[in-house]
Amino acid sequence: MNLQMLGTGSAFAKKYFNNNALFYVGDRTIMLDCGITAPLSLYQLGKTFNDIDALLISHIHADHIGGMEEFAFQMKFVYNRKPLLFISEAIVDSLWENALKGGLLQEECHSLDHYFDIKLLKEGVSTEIYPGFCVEPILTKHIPNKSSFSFLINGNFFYSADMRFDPDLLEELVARGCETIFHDCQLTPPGVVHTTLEELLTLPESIQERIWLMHYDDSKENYEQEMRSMQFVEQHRIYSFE
Ligand SMILES: O=c1ccn([C@@H]2O[C@H](COP(=O)(O)O)[C@@H](O)[C@H]2O)c(=O)[nH]1
Ligand SMILES: [Zn+2]
Ligand SMILES: [Zn+2]
Repeated sequence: MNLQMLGTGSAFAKKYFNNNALFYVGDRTIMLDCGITAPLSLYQLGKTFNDIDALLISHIHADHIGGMEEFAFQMKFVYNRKPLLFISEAIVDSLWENALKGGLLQEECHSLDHYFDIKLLKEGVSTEIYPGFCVEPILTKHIPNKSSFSFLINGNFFYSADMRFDPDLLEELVARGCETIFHDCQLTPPGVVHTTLEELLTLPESIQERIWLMHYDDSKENYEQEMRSMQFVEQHRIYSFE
């Protein structure tokens, strides 16, 4: 499995695009989250929305779903194709009612399934999206009373959605065989709705060495020297994992 981040920035970052990812599995491309900056980032990589086979969504914040209106319109009216949309049942109605309906509602198109081939994911259940790419959504704490899902991929790769610090979960994942953790990281405290670098640095070395930091703000360069075993993920670089 190859992974290329469309962006590695926080919601307010200006040097980095929104924290969205492309997974390359065989000849398939799966996009994980589609934020405001996703169309421009794809363009800079020489790609279009037609290169995306499936979209997976973590939660409803604009840096994760703000590019979906353009994705939906382009697929329907430019490429005449319905992409797969993998999303947890807990957030699918809200995605339409509270985020996308205002822009996408029009004659003949009055629900999300006019634009996407929706596949519902169940919390804690691993679903094979394509051969070699299984996704288990894990409900993680972000904003109170707002569902947000992180993902365990192929049982050994954890991709945090935006989440508050949860050392017990990280320990449990490692005990289950998780080798790599892509974790959102607020460099400057307080974290409030995110995990801070300070918190991640309290983890045992055996966990820190698996962690790659993403969803960081524009001050990232000031922290590069402070890193011990954790590494920063770089946007647009291609990483390979088993
Ligand atoms: O209760 C809250 C809600 C939001 N924030 C700030 O907004 C951004 C939301 O975007 P994310 O994609 O979740 O990062 C968050 O980073 C906070 O900066 C907040 O502080 N408190
Ligand atoms: Zn975010
Ligand atoms: Zn968020």
